[in-house]
Amino acid sequence: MTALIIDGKEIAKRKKLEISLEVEKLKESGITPGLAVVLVGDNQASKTYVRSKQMTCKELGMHSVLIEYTESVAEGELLRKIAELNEDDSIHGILVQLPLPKHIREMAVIEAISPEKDVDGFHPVNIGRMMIGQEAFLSCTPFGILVMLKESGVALEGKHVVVVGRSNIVGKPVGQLLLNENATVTYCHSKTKELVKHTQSADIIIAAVGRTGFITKEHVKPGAVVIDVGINRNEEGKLCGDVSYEEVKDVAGHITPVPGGVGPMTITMLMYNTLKSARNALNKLQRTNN
Ligand SMILES: NC(=O)C1=CN([C@@H]2O[C@H](COP(=O)(O)OP(=O)(O)OC[C@H]3O[C@@H](n4cnc5c(N)ncnc54)[C@H](OP(=O)(O)O)[C@@H]3O)[C@@H](O)[C@H]2O)C=CC1
Ligand SMILES: Nc1nc(=O)c2c([nH]1)NC[C@@H]1CN(c3ccc(C(=O)N[C@@H](CCC(=O)O)C(=O)O)cc3)C=[N+]21
Repeated sequence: MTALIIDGKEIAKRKKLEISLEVEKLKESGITPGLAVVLVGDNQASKTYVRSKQMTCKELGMHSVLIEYTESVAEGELLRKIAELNEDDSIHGILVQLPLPKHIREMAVIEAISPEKDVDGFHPVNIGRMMIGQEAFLSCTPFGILVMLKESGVALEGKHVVVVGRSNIVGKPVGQLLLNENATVTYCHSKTKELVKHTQSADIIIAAVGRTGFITKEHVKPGAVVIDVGINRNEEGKLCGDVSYEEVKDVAGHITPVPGGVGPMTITMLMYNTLKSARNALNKLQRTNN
């Protein structure tokens, strides 16, 4: 048996079409969704992601601006720029590409972004709102994973989800989001004992470890759904996931590839969040005009 491939690129394409139609409608009401991307330093991977985000904005009819700084930029300067973008009515989403240089406090930067423009869903206010089931911007990667699972007809209620990884931007929020969908969630991390025992009991494995080929067929119960979040480069510079795809695909029921899996969904949900923020801005405008 070989697993069904969850084609993130294809699902992303469908979602992007839906978003572009909504963007058109919003433009008729006089608002063009705008995304500001802040890039610090010249990390090659970050540059590639940022370019891809901008291209997608263009493709969907959105407005985008790129603000670039050298590696040595002072934290204060970054914070001032964010304050300015918070006040800019043409900007509905602000994204500061991570990671940032060590002399800049990542949390201070994230907290400086207005929660209303936090389309990454990284601000403590949005994280907190998501945790208690309130309306919030959902972090793009977890949100993308949720949409992929739903679009593939994978039931979540009562299912055992094992998340490997507990970062604030992937592991923790994806577990919380799936808990909100009534899954039973286990988090594993570098201090977890007998990891294989946990993953073998999973109906759904979310691999967000950051190590090439970390999840092997021994980790996977036959028929389980395997979501590969990893974006790693091997020695030859090839893009690799956290899952040993070739062997796991013969055991799993569903699997996501890398590239073409979670990555394209992440960017798509960023566009969705920016559209949503622009819609919120229009509603606010209409309320004050009435
Ligand atoms: N597709 C996409 O859109 C995105 C992909 N990514 C990719 O996803 C991967 C994970 O990213 P991110 O969450 O930011 O990474 P982090 O490095 O922040 O977190 C990695 C997590 O894996 C855990 N871990 C490390 N080693 C082991 C081990 N041996 N056993 C069990 N757990 C372990 C760590 O545990 P501990 O907490 O104990 O240290 C940590 O919680 C990366 O490859 C990244 O590039 C990231 C964002 C978006
Ligand atoms: N503030 C912030 N927000 C982020 O969302 C954010 C970030 N910082 N820092 C880095 C990570 C990583 N990330 C990816 C997004 C898309 C792909 C993606 O589209 N990948 C393609 C391949 C791209 C390629 O070929 O290089 C794929 O998997 O098919 C990958 C990774 C967002 N991140």
